[in-house]
Amino acid sequence: MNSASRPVRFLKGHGTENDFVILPDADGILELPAAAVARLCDRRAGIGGDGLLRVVRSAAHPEARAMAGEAEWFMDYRNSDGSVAEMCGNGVRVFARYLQRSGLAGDGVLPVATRAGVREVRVSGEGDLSVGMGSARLPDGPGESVTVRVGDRSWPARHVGMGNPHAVAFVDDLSDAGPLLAPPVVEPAAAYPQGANVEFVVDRGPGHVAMRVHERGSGETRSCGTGACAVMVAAARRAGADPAADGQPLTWTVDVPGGRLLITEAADGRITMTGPAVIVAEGTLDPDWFR
Ligand SMILES: N[C@@H](CCC[C@H](N)C(=O)O)C(=O)O
Repeated sequence: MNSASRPVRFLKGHGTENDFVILPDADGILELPAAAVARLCDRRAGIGGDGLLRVVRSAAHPEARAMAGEAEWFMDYRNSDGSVAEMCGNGVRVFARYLQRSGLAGDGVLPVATRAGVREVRVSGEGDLSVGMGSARLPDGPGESVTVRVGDRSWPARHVGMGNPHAVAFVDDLSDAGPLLAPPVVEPAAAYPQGANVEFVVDRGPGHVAMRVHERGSGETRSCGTGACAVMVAAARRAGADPAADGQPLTWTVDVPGGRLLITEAADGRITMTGPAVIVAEGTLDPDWFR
């Protein structure tokens, strides 16, 4: 039950300009309906953000209790429209930065519970953070190839699961998809019963791509960590590289509008993402935000 009869602390942070409202709520007492999240993420009438990270002890959250033995903290991630998502790659770095800055975690490996399972974040001083992102899921058969459509243009795309759903389309130029004011249409819709994040990708050179993303529940953003991992895997396979077959890890550079992420896929399929995380502001919210 929300006990916000007093001001509620918040922070604001970003990872490659994918920005988040951070709400520390260790004991899980804040009520956080979708409408309150959307108001907080509103860039004109709220704090503004692509999403919200509620920082709650795993033991205090019904969706994370089973992970409490492995990870003390649960990243309760919400998109800016208030919807819930399984995982956020930039968010989990910012989440770890918040815990480090608050003295709730030290340098070293920090396990974080997410709806996609436990993710390990390597924290070291003020430097970039590396996250074990799990393995990509590349569905075989009819769901493997999909089509992404924006207005009267369409592209073939690859379905990649990174704990959350992605459709990765290679384009000639990043401007081809236009301003992305509405979600791209992904077909067949049955391939994505929960909706999709859509990445548009161009080659920049060997092991190097650039992308734009339209995020499910948030619109076009300046970066997406899970999206960059999905793009890396789709780009590597397209280039004929597969660490599982080659027995060699592979690192690709993925440029996003807000910066750069390095993505490594190991021979066992495990993916590591490395990038920055910054806390930019801190303040208090009137309890009315949660009513
Ligand atoms: N920006 C995130 C992904 C956030 C969730 C996504 N919009 C979804 O609904 O799956 C990232 O950095 O991975």
